[in-house]
Amino acid sequence: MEKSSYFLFGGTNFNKKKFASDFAKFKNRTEDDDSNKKLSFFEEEEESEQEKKVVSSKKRKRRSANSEPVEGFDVFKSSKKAKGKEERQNTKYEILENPQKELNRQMEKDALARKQYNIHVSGINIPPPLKGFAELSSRYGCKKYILRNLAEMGFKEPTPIQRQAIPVLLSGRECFACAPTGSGKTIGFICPMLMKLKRPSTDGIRAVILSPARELAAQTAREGRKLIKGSKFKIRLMTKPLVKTADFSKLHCDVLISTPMRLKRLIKDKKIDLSKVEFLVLDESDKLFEKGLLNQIDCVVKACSNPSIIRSLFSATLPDSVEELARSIMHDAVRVIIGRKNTASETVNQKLVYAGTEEGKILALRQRFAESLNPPVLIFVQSKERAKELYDELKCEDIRVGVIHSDLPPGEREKAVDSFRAGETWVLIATDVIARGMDFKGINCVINYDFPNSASAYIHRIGRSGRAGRSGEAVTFYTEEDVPFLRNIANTMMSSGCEVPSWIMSLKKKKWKKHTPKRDSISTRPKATAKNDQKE
Ligand SMILES: Nc1ncnc2c1ncn2[C@@H]1O[C@H](COP(=O)(O)OP(=O)(O)OP(=O)(O)O)[C@@H](O)[C@H]1O
Repeated sequence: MEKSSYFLFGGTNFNKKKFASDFAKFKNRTEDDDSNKKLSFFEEEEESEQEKKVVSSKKRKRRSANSEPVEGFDVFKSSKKAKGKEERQNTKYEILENPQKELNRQMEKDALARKQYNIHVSGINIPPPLKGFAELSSRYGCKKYILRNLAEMGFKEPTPIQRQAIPVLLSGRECFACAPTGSGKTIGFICPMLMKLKRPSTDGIRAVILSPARELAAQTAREGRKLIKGSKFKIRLMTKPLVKTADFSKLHCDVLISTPMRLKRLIKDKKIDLSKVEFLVLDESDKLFEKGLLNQIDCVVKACSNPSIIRSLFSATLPDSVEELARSIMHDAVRVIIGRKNTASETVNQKLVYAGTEEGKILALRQRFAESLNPPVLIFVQSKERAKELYDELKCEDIRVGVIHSDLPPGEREKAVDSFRAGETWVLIATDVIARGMDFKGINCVINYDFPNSASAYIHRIGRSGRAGRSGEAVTFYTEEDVPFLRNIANTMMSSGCEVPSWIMSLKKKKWKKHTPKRDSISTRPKATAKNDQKE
């Protein structure tokens, strides 16, 4: 018997050949992703211009038939008026005669476009959403290299958040934006930032992006570098070596991406000048506004003292408290919400699994893997200790498993992420350190081995799957200890279109403060064996 073709899970045999179809799916998906990237954006735009002409008359009919009210505008009334043929024929004359009418017509168009993409806005004088990336150049004079890079990245159409947040930021307005996980928020802030900066400069740091975790900061830097390819812009990631060696007064850095802690230290030591920063983005803003980080954020916000700075907040979850706090520091900000605030991605099929006890959980996991292991799979646990325990439990079972938590040195953390991205590990066990923002292509399943400690933790964790329009799956194990909080998760599941058993919906709602109960050890092996393993 060839050992490598079997996965051994505490008595259960895993036959690699038997699951060959599962692994093949994983492979195909990656190949599909790559082929998408090769599509030419310019070809697509030409096509869509022609298509536009054909469908425009259909659209007009559909629009006038649409009697539903649209946020901020009464479409029904205006559509009736717009019906008159003569009115349309004399557009030029009308603009001069009746600018208000023209303004109303434009507002109607904007409202319809927002309705189509489920964009909700508040604020005054909000610029219209983008029709397509081509408008970046026709409306805003975007440099060719950005359009070329967007095309090379395989992006044919802006996502809803990009359609609205990009024009808002380009019009010089501050913005707080809430859009589902995996909906392209990163490009939503990097693209307008680069366009507003116009050209590279050696005259100090001009834009700062704050991310709550190193891995996310590195990923944002990578995404940004793809967008500046062919230009001389410099995007710098605040790494430990950079902190130690760089002279920030001489460093060419247009955009600096950092975690708040590292930046705060440099500010306190007066080693960095942020007074020329024109753009400040707080990514995963609700996380950054949590108690532990608020102090550091405050320090960075103060150091970015340029009075004409444009600040923006982006996240998939935006609690009212954060909005309030944001309003107090922002000027005339536009609020952009895609879909409903604080909901999970609709492309993730979510399930709750009763595991009873800790022992039940490991059995349920093994059984799941025995039935079908369809990598990549991401498993979340509630603490680094539990991440280590689960890793020790699975690593001996001939399954390619990795682990990431805050106790690992930066190099090891990076390696864990890279191996998972490259498909070298199929299962990654993680704490919430990578629950936010991380974009692993094509994660098939997220398993909440430990029940999440809040609704927002749930939304971000399961949002590592079902990204950029792909479908995904999320399984949440629960034990007796978690039952009081089931209803909270069930509500989130329901509002993103998933079915929940009626008995769960009839449970009482419980206001939860961080739910991290003390759980029994995951390890099923005698302690002495586990200790010996560690010594080796
Ligand atoms: N216009 C687009 N068309 C297709 N794919 C896109 C587009 N914009 C971004 N993407 C891709 O969508 C994926 C998710 O994007 P991104 O990581 O920015 O999501 P996000 O909204 O920030 O998610 P999270 O809330 O989890 O941080 C990435 O792989 C990104 O490359």
